[in-house]
Amino acid sequence: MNSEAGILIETVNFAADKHRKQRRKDPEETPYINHPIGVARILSHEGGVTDVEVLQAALLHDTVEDTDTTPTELEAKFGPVVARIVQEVTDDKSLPKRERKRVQVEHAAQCSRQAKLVKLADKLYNLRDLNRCTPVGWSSERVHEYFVWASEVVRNLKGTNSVLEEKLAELFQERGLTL
Ligand SMILES: Nc1nc2c(ncn2[C@@H]2O[C@H](COP(=O)(O)OP(=O)(O)O)[C@@H](OP(=O)(O)OP(=O)(O)O)[C@H]2O)c(=O)[nH]1
Ligand SMILES: [Mn+2]
Repeated sequence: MNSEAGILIETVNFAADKHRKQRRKDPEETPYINHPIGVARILSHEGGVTDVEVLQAALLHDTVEDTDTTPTELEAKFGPVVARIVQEVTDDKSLPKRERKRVQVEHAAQCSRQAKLVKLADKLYNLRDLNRCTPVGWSSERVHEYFVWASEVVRNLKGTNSVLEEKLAELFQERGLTL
């Protein structure tokens, strides 16, 4: 199956298998895979992105960070471009959380355009998810801090996709934040 449709089905199946034991932090414990699928959908249906490798990277974007998936495994199965984009959006989980968050802000500006697209859609999905419901154990202060930090990341992704950036700016504005 080498059609674009076949490639995307193979990719979403791989991601679903890797994330099969994970749940989101919402009270309903939504299956984690809803997030990467939603990020890819934001890119295709809102951002107008048709680059299949970007859509694949969106589907796979949390596999290396959050599952036993290795970059080598992604490269062998999906090729060097997809593997590289996923690497670019993968946080170093060995760093302390504060440092990891700081590094993400700085690193955002250095990313390729393809990785920036995935990062914009990831943030848009997560901020909408925070507006939908509060993760278990999160205070309203923690939710607000996530918005503040996300605005710092998105500021370093500007000039990549005007539709996604405008939708993000709107969410930040609702919280009294500017891009
Ligand atoms: N809003 C929301 N987020 C949830 C939920 N369940 C899991 N998450 C994930 O939690 C991460 C944000 O929580 P934090 O406490 O800031 O980060 P951490 O999990 O890495 O420690 C996001 O990771 P990420 O996708 O890797 O993105 P990023 O925040 O690292 O950029 C997001 O996908 C949920 O129910 N709502
Ligand atoms: Mn994510």
